[in-house]
Amino acid sequence: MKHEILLLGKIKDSFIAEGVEEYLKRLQHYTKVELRYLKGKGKKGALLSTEQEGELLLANVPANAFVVALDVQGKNLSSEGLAEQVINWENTGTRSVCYLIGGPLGLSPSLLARADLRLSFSKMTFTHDMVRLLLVEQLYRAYTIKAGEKYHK
Ligand SMILES: C[S@@+](CC[C@H](N)C(=O)[O-])C[C@H]1O[C@@H](n2cnc3c(N)ncnc32)[C@H](O)[C@@H]1O
Repeated sequence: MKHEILLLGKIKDSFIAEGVEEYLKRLQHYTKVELRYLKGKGKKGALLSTEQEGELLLANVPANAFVVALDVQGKNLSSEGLAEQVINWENTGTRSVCYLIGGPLGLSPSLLARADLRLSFSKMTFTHDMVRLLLVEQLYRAYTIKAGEKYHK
């Protein structure tokens, strides 16, 4: 199974980029996770509208992927719950899971409608970059829970 995270632009803060790299390295032991960078700006660096961002993200979702939209208003899962979801994906032969994180204005309604799961990390709003880091850390945690390892306490 492959996890693919679609990203709007590069990570701005080096401390977040380092954290993301660290968890990607650790995840290699368990699964494939790919970050795919999309150009999150229009002509002359103009910000894309929520709808334009949504279309760009949707156009890059692999066919038949299970789509997870990161959404403040989505479902709260425990880390054990995410580990169960990973097991369920594996048991049901899911080949690709695609994660979508919104830009400054959030995710478009059409994109939220396509999502198979709307996942919330809490009721607080995080930056796009912070959500990337939280996502790779929680995926790593899920795989260590699944493997019965000590990282998760
Ligand atoms: C800066 S936030 C956008 C804030 C925007 N006002 C909104 O309503 O979504 C950028 C993106 O990070 C993700 N995000 C932020 N906080 C989140 C949370 N608590 N749980 C899940 N995703 C979150 C969402 O994908 C969001 O579109």
